[in-house]
Amino acid sequence: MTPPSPATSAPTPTLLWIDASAGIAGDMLLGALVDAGAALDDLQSAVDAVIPGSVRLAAHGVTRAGLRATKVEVEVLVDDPPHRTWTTIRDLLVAADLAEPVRARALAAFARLAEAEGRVHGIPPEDVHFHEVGALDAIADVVGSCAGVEALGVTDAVVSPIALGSGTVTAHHGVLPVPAPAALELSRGWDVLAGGRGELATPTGLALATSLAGACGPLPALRPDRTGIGAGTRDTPGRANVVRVVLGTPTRGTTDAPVVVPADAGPGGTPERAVVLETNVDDLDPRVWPDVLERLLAAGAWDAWLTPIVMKKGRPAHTLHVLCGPEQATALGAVVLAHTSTLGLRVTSVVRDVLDRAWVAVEVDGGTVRVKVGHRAGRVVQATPEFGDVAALAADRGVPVRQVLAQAQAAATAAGVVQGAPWDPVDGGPAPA
Ligand SMILES: O=C([S-])c1cc(C(=O)S)c[n+]([C@@H]2O[C@H](COP(=O)(O)O)[C@@H](O)[C@H]2O)c1
Ligand code: NI
Repeated sequence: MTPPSPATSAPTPTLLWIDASAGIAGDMLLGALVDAGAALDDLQSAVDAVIPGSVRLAAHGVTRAGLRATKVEVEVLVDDPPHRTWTTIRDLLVAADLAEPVRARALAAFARLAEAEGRVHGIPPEDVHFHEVGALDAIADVVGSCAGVEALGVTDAVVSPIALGSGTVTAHHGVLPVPAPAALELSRGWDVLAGGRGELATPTGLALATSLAGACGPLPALRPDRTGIGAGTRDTPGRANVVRVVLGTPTRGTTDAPVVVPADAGPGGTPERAVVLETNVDDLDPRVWPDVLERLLAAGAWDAWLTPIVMKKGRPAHTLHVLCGPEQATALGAVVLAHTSTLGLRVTSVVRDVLDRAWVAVEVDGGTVRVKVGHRAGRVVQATPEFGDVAALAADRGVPVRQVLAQAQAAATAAGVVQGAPWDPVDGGPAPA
């Protein structure tokens, strides 16, 4: 047996901090993400997938209160109707050829806009007609920003306290007080900053920030890797009209906004906040379920599964369960609403206790099987041959699966990867005796 090749761990997480302390609008976030390195062509492709040939994105350097920033212009190339319904936009997003996480994030942002507009007008979200926030340029801001976040590999996001501004603004609805009604709805539950002149945070900017971010707070503990500054339209002296983004690897340094996790969270590991989404469904064509589960996993769910139940009136039905990070809950909820027949979901905050994981490769019968290692405190707790590798090798050699499974387990044991064995958590491999 060959020694295990160097262990590999999961891809490095990328934390995004959105600094909205001077306000936020969709085009400002777009500019910041492009400034941080997202390719404009990728953003344009995603927007074209939703509204083909309708807008052209262009980026150029500007200054705001003397600071350099990137301004993204959204040029509208076709006639735009005065309003567009939430259901129209939802259908466009569902039908578009988009990466699943981009679709899920864009659906989540527009779902929040629809909920907020619905509350403002006292109507169900399904009946909402968007005006400015449903226009082609707003769709481009949302889809482009979601594509930018994906292009930069963002796995989690935090938004700073958000400046809303003051005064009035004239929109399709007439003269509105600032914060505009939809903006105020969208800021509920998030930290905001008082003061500032004019409309500093628009509904689209707030919908994006509050659906992308899982938390609100100052710069979290991270190792900054990329930064970006996105300009708003106005250049206000004395206050740079910009959104800043900082992307980096999360670290364990202290911050003023620690993740609050109950003390009884788990048996000795690093507890992790998680969310479980659940809904009972009795009227979906059962042939659709595999697609729903696949979409949820492709959109970043940690797990998605069904349990058979008997509902009211004795109806056979299913409970859909989705386990995910808190920052993914809104986007994955939007996937559930878009792809099943449910009218709502239960959202439960949980704490999960997970082992640190790594991979080693072992040789079995001239082939390679990866072994997933769960380790804690310098000891192997689980060593599980990857079943897909085992099944493929068994099929290739024409031998029973259980035979390859036993060989892989034995090879892992021989390599010192066995429950209770020492594990080097830094270099990832059996620790030297
Ligand atoms: O489009 C709609 S329905 C709309 C609703 C509201 C309410 O607060 S209600 C406000 N606005 C204003 O439109 C412009 C553009 O908004 P973006 O988010 O697209 O930048 C802005 O001034 C909003 O306050 C529009
Ligand atoms: Ni409106």
